[in-house]
Amino acid sequence: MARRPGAEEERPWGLAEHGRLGKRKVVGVVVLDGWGEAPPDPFNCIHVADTPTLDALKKGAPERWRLIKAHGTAVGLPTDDDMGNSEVGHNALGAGQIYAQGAKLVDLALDSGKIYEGEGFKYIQQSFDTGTLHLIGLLSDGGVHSRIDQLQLLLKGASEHGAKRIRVHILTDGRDVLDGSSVTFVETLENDLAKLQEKGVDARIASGGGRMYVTMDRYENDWQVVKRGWDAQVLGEAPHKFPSALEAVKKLRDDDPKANDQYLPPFVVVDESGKPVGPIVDGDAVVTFNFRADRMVMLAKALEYEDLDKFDRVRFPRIRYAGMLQYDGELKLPSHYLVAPPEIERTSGEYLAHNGVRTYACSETVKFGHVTFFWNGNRSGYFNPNLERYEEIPSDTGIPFNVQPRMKAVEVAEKARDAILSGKFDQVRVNIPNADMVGHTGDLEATIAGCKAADEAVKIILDAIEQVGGIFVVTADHGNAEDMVKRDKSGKPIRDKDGNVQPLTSHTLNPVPIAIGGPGLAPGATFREDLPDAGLANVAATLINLHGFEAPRHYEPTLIQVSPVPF
Ligand SMILES: O=C(O)[C@@H](CO)OP(=O)(O)O
Ligand SMILES: [Mn+2]
Ligand SMILES: [Mn+2]
Repeated sequence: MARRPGAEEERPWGLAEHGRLGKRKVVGVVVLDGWGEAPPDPFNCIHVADTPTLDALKKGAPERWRLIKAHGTAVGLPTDDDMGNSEVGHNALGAGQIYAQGAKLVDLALDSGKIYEGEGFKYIQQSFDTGTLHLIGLLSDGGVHSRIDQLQLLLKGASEHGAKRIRVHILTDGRDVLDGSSVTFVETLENDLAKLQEKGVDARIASGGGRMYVTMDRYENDWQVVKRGWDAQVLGEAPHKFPSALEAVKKLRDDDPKANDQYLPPFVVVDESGKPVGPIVDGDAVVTFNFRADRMVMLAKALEYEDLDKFDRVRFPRIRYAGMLQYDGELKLPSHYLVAPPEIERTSGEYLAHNGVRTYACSETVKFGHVTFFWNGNRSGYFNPNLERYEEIPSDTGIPFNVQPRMKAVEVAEKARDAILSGKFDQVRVNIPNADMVGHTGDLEATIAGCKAADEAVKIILDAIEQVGGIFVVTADHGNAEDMVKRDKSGKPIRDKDGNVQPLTSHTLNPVPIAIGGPGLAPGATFREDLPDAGLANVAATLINLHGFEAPRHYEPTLIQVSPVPF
């Protein structure tokens, strides 16, 4: 959404009181990660799972339960074919406005060619004469963290703007796209690089690994993941060495069933003498080409910070580094970037802090930044440390999430319960990760167990809200567990000749539910009926209302209406 520059400063922070909704009611906000709505079917794990709490919300009060959009243009993505994701989902939930998101901004900058005129590109360009340009990122067309077509354009553009030696360090996906698709993406990239070679550019893939095992950790859950990537990308060292990335991906997948696209072990590409073809050395330029922040922040720190005690980097090359975007607005990380990130301003969290609302937010590590950093418009830290408290429960590390599908759902809910009962907070906000994190493994049975645990967690929170006479809002950021199979155009699961289906590990295009209630909710408060196309961005105004304030005028409209109740 375009806004006048400078208009921000003029606007006051104080919010008018809501005529019909009172202040100081505790509002419990639950974001069920990856919890979409889809027709009942054996591959709808939410439907199959035992979820009495969520079922009761849906059936109990139809005027206080509805669906909202969580994908595509409703959350600022380029098209309505783009599935939702946590970054754009929580940004919209927290900000109350729809911003053109990273994916879209990068598209625009590449289309117009402006990317090559910006400070970030000019900065890395200084290395092109004598150094190598390294591109590190997720190789797929998932559109959640990156897109291969953007990488292709960047490769072409960089070579036209002087890059003579290019090395790509790939991270295979299998999470936003089907497992096994890495092979095709590597083929596509190798073709492109061969074309550049014909034009005299020395361009190759230099290293790789699966996104969940190499590089793309988040919220400092496990620095070893970043170290594995560093060793391959920077030092040129990995347990597996191959003459080409295509061979690497095929062989590693064939040799070990656990080495799927998400968890492929790190490898380096070597020349005939066994030397790595593309370690990162002094004088080189590096671009991390993911536009999404969470899973690039740790690598950005390793590439940019002179001092880092999280793992032994062995060598800290003097490079020129730029992110595709700036990933953290508060830390200004990285300091150079090719495309300016969306300026997500005046989020609900900031408004509420200015209006004295005390907030508690909690999740386990893998989603902790979702209800804090993403919710607050990709800002780390507090708006007002006297009014806010964020708590993180450590996630399991070193195991895929289908092994412990209950994750820390109950622990997070118990923290929320305690915060609600403490009387110290007005908003208590959590993210319950199971449907998403377990859904991404493609393991149906585990996902069903995860959804059940998530439902139990919601019950703990709703019971606490009941006890204090508060209000609850239960919603989700995008779909995942409600559809776990690859389908044909008509929606039927695709089966191979042996009758097997391929699990769908990705998010979906489905809408998500939102339910409101609790003893503190004004009896006349119901969902409006004039907003059939509402989406996640309409939630922030709703929350502000439930805290007893009118929402800012520039927010997407509230979902609720409050009619006077006759005596
Ligand atoms: O795990 C992630 O990084 C994404 C999928 O790529 O999921 P979410 O948006 O739910 O965090
Ligand atoms: Mn999510
Ligand atoms: Mn997810």
